[in-house]
Amino acid sequence: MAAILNVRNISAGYYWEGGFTRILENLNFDVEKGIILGIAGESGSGKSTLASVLYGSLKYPGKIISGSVMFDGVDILKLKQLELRRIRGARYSFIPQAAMNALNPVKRIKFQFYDLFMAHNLDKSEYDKRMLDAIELVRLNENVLYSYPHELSGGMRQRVVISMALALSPELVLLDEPTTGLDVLVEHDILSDIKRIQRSLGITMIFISHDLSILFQISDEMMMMYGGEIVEYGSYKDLLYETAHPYTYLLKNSIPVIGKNIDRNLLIKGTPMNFSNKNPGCYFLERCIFADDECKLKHPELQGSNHMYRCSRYPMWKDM
Ligand SMILES: Nc1ncnc2c1ncn2[C@@H]1O[C@H](COP(=O)(O)OP(=O)(O)OP(=O)(O)O)[C@@H](O)[C@H]1O
Repeated sequence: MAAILNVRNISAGYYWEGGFTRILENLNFDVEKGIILGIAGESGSGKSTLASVLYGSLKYPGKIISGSVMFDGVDILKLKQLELRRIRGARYSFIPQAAMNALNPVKRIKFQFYDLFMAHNLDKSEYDKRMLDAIELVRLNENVLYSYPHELSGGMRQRVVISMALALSPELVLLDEPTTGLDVLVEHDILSDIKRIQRSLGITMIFISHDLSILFQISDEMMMMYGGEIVEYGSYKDLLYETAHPYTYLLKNSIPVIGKNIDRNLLIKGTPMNFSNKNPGCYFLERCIFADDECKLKHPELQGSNHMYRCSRYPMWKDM
């Protein structure tokens, strides 16, 4: 199948008083058309930095050092602001973290849709139909259009944000932690809606979350990040049933299952990686229960073709 996004050799980081810290390290991956790619990793693993890079919106002190993000054959990192604006929202949408709190508090929802349409020079005669279709997609009642954001629940505001991201029929939607902060039932409903919409419209989605259980429910392909690198990539079935990286394995074991005790020996200990003090070996070394001496000395390469993993102890660790 053809890819809608080709990410090549992306390295990026942040300036600070003491210099520059590299966060993302030489990322390479493709996003096939019509799938949901789930990107997972704990807080601080570089997911939001990657989201900004993929949308061409990383701002100072952030800096992309190398690489390209080809959207349908065009490198969005090389586009001028005007060209980028034409694509954004219309062909490629981004729902950033906490987007539901970023709705304009003093404008009714209807006029926030209008602002979006105006920014994309949509013909006025199309405004109402587009808006009503978008609202219907996320199963909201027309009344929300006449509301201010503070009059809506968190779940409704998030649905509004999703409907705005879909209103101009984009081909690709990037969602960064779209259900964080919502209660479990609302979260479940919104996830089912996202999947239904994605399937019925054939949109490609990149869904970023720290919650592996959500990603197993929603993704076709999955990518695990640790320390700003890809440590495992494959179909959700590969990651669920043929887990190749200890980080994925340990995170998977920390998902609560009713009627099953969590094995405390398998909980991930220690703290997330310090980006300004990377060790020469495997970045996951200090928290890995399967590591040996080789892991201290040599930084593992990403191996495999469809199912990729960055672990020199695979498959041996499976027998430990
Ligand atoms: N504006 C910034 N300036 C300096 N460092 C930053 C900035 N934004 C993020 N970082 C650093 O980059 C690293 C990755 O952060 P990022 O927000 O991308 O991770 P994340 O996986 O999305 O985490 P979270 O889910 O908590 O947002 C962290 O060490 C963070 O401190």
